[in-house]
Amino acid sequence: MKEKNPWHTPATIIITVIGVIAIVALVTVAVLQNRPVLQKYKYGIVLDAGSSHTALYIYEWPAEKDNNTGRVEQKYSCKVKGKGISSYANTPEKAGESLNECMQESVKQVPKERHHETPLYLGATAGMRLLNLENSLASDKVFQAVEKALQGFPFSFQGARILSGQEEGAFGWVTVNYLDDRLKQGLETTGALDLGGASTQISFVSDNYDISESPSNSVTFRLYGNDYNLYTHSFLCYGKDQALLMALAHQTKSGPKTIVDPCFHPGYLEQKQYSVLYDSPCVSARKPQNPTTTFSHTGAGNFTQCQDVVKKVFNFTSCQYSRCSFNDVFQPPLQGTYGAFSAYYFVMDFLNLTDASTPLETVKQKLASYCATPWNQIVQQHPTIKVKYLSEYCFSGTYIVTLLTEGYNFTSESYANINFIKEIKGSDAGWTLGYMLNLTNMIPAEAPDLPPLPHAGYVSVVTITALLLFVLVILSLFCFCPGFKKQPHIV
Ligand SMILES: Nc1ncnc2c1ncn2[C@@H]1O[C@H](COP(=O)(O)OP(=O)(O)OP(=O)(O)O)[C@@H](O)[C@H]1O
Repeated sequence: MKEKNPWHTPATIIITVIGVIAIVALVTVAVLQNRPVLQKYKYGIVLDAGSSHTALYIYEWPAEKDNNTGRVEQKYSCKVKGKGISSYANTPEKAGESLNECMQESVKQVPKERHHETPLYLGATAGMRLLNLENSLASDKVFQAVEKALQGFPFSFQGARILSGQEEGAFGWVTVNYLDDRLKQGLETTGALDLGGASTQISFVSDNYDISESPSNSVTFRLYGNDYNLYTHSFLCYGKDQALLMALAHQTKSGPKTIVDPCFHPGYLEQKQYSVLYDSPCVSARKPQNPTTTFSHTGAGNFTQCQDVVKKVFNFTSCQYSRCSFNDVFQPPLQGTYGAFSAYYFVMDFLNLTDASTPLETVKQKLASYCATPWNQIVQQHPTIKVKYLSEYCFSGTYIVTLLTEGYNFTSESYANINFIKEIKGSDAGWTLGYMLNLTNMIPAEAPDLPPLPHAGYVSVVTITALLLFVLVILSLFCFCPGFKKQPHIV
């Protein structure tokens, strides 16, 4: 005898078909409605005209996000050949020309239809700050030449200007914390340590920072609904190139023919010109009376003695505040973790000292051993590295350790909170991204209203609800319709 299946009635078949169609339609609409559309991007270009060189960065972000709130990422970077724009003080038109190659590449990198709406900024840092102090006319001419060159490209040129040290520090801090997603999520922020060629910046949030003690070091931000009271200071002349000149100036006060420099390797020997050494405004006032034209710069390779020389470039004697770093500059107590970038990274990376787990004492020991290594051995071991960089790593490493510990008061314990970084999630650490985010208002003061569920969550909820409804309909039919409860027919 064949038993008739109670589900094989016209009513259940119709309900099932309608139910399945309804579920498929509901889920399809949910998926299509929320499907990410083919990504289109907007772009912004920033030129970092530093003291040692100029670098170009192109940033991109999703075009369809409201108020440009999509994540901004670095798409491309280009290192301009030659020195920084301040080195063209006597031939300003060459400063403009020097940018052509990287700019032409940017024209290819940014889609043509976006060219006219792509903002282009040039920000100059300590090299131009120094040139402006020394010879403001020459600095103006360099800017005129650079502006003329940049106006010749199809982007929306927004001007070239010198950033203040405070801006450089604050925008570096914004960059690091933006890339780490700390601002959006309202997490505790990371401090920013930036070591350039001519200046160095320290920026961090300290709960114990009383603004009234040193208002000039304070920058306040409201970002994503959170208030930040940032401490920042930029030390002009304390970038690693100018600090080296200051250290050399201390050793050549009397205008000697030879100096034996503990910050250079044993066996190092180079003839250097007094006129070149004392050309910078960071040291020009200290030029010896009647020096010879040149002096022999030889090395002794002694870390401890090098630290003594380096300490001389800082003034630790006067402090009119409750606490100072150096040179009578207020600094609140250090707090939290720090990202150290630019030359901090280049130097510590070369010396294999970027690992945050390396104790400060070990860093000093390794530096001592590196400095003591004979110069010819160093050259042999690193045939591909620029001789100028190579000869200066002993000084630079010693300067970094001294600046951090004696200057900023990092201890053996707090030194472990410093991370030496080049980039975060593919974007370089530096002031340029923070500068562009600020000028394009891409970080809202208030947290944007977000949809309560992400796309995947929304689709899942719709699908599960549709399935539950369907099961509910079937169950209610089964429970409440008399036809469903009938005993099976015996045919
Ligand atoms: N691979 C490297 N090894 C050692 N030093 C390097 C390396 N690359 C760059 N430098 C040096 O690091 C320093 C910092 O470079 P960076 O480009 O950050 O500074 P800058 O922007 O030119 O200076 P500033 O910000 O003071 O104007 C410069 O003195 C530069 O010459």
